[in-house]
Amino acid sequence: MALCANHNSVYVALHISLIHSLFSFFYLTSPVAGIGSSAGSASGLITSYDVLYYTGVRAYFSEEWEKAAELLEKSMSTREALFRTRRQCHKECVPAGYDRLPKLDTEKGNVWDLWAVDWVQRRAECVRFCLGRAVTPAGQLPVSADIEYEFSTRNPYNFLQVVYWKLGKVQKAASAAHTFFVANPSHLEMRNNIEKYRRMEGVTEDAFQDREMETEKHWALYDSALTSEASSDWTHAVEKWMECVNETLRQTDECRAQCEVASQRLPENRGEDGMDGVFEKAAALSLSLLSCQQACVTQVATRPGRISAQEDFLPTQLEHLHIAQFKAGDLGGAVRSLRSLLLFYPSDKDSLSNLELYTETLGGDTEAHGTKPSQEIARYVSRSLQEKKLLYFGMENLNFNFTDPDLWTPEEVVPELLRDTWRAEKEVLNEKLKAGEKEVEMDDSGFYAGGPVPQVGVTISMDDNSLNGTNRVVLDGVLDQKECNTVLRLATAAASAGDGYRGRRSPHTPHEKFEGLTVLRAVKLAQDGMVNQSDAKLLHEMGERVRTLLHSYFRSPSGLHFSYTHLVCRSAITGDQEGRLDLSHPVHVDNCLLEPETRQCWREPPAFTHRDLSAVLYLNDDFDGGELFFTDRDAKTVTARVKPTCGRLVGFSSGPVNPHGVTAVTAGRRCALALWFTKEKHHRDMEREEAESLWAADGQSVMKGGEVKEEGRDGTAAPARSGRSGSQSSRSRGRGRVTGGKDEL
Ligand SMILES: O=C(O)CCC(=O)C(=O)O
Ligand SMILES: [Fe+3]
Repeated sequence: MALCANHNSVYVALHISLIHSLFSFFYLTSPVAGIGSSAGSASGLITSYDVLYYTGVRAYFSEEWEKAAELLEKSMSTREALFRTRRQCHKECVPAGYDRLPKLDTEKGNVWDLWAVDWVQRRAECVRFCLGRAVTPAGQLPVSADIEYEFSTRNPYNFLQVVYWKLGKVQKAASAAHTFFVANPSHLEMRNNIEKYRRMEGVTEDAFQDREMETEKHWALYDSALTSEASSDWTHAVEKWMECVNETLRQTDECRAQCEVASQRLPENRGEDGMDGVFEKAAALSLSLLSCQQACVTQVATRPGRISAQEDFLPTQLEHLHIAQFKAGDLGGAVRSLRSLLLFYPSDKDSLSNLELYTETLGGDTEAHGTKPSQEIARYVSRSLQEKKLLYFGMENLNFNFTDPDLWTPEEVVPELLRDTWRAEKEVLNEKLKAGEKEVEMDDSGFYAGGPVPQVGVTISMDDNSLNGTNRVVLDGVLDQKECNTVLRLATAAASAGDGYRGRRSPHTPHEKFEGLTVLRAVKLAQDGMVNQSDAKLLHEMGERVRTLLHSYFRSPSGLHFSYTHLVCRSAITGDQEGRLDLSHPVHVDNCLLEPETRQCWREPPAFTHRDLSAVLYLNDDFDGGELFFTDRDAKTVTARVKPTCGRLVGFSSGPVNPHGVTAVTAGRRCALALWFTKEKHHRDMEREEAESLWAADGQSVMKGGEVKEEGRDGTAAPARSGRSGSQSSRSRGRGRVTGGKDEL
């Protein structure tokens, strides 16, 4: 029975309508009928995994769970088998095949062009034979980018999680959920599901293994090396960094093999009907191949679920490695790794002086210690340089586009024209830095802090200047103590009512409990007599107050609509506070996904992209910690701090100029009303309108917004809705590449 209850409470993380619409965009390069019939082919040849996936998802939507599980699993194993076969064929045909090629029976050098054609032909024949043995013709066709994207974001596991759940296979469901979550760490519903799976009978710890671990092994090694470093376990760190370098090289080779053996498309306008002659076409195709191989650097250096690669991935590992070797007392190893690093950056001052230091420590004679750079790295660098030379030539002379994945590319390899552009960009950046030392962040929200504050007794305690940023404000006196007490009482009453005020572990930290109440929930609890009507109304009215104040202070160019309002209490879990280093709310930006490594903020789901203005109205100060702080885009440099207290309102534009977080609440309970506003009416919070219409139905008046109501409600009835979770969940879907927590649970 307990298991059943748990089952019912798992929130299914798939949002069918969205997936459905996404799915209608897929286009399959393999003909469905032909492949459909060969999908279960008796010949044992590898078929096309896109069709298997497609039919698996169709089965999912027809709720044929057994069939969906089988097809989805098969699509993944088929894809893996195809990749493995390609790697195998690549190995078979290069380099062994390369050596075995019989030379043309002509005088050396005379007909080198025929020699090259001969070489290409033989490799083609070898690969063709090799692949033909294992893969059906349709299985060799390129797969559409949409489906590849699905696989790269691990979405098949999102489907599988539901499918296994429906089949009652909780262990497998948990494993699919975990594997999906690794690449989508900001997917809140999946996080909730995982928590529930953990508590479920029949689910063991083994379920929480990443099923894709094999292809991402270098990240596990990378993280383990960093952990060893942090605990000064240098011997272990050396071991892990070495493994990580080797694994990175191996993954890169495997990725490159796919470029060569999988079919390559000619770049646009270079197709069969283009004006290009044979040589231009051949050049375009080989440039495509090289560019695909170079792109492997980016692919391997991108963590699952992230958009951006870790810059300088291999050199960074070598840097860590030589330091770890030095600390572990392996000086010879340190010199070898440093010399490997110098192949990337031959004139780097720090590396050269480190080399000097190591050499001196070794008594001057490093050669005697066999400290040449690693052969694999030397080969890697020289091959990459050759490829870049060809690619830049193509870029300069053959109208080919190439994005260099590396920072270490020496200037002399880059065409003069491009170098000039780069230099100009660098100079602008330097000028900027010199001018203010600090980048002036531009906010394109249209808000302009500094307007009047239209409420008696409210004062501006901190502005852009004292908060060290753009479009930020702290106002005091927005609530009086009595009002704070009323809302705190509401929070407590709702908590004991259990229902709407879901007390549970914080989504951001295991050391805190997190409770949240929306206006609609408060109204419903009031209707059920669980809380006072007037308290619920006050919660609603406070929102109006905040909207009026911020609309005026930020001189909003248009009306502000409520996007979401949430009374949130965070309580320290007693006895679980020792040595806490985490935050109550990790650094984040409210309307985009912050990537501190690149200082980029991606305005895409699962971020709440339509939010324009954020506000937090604090209710108490009888707790420890819990300070709100703003940071630079690096998510580290703190630019301002705000200590909560009753009636204090913080307002800020929700965009990338305002990364923020909350320090750990280490004792007591911190309550605040969090509000977000949008300039777009169609994104307004329908739940709030539902609450208002409930009051209206009861014949009660609702205090609505004052002067900012010029764009207010237009009399259209709020559409019926089944509750917040539906709309929330569809917005939360998508690629997860956020660092830091998200709000609103
Ligand atoms: O509670 C706070 O001070 C800030 C919370 C926050 O940043 C959020 O919920 O997005
Ligand atoms: Fe926030």
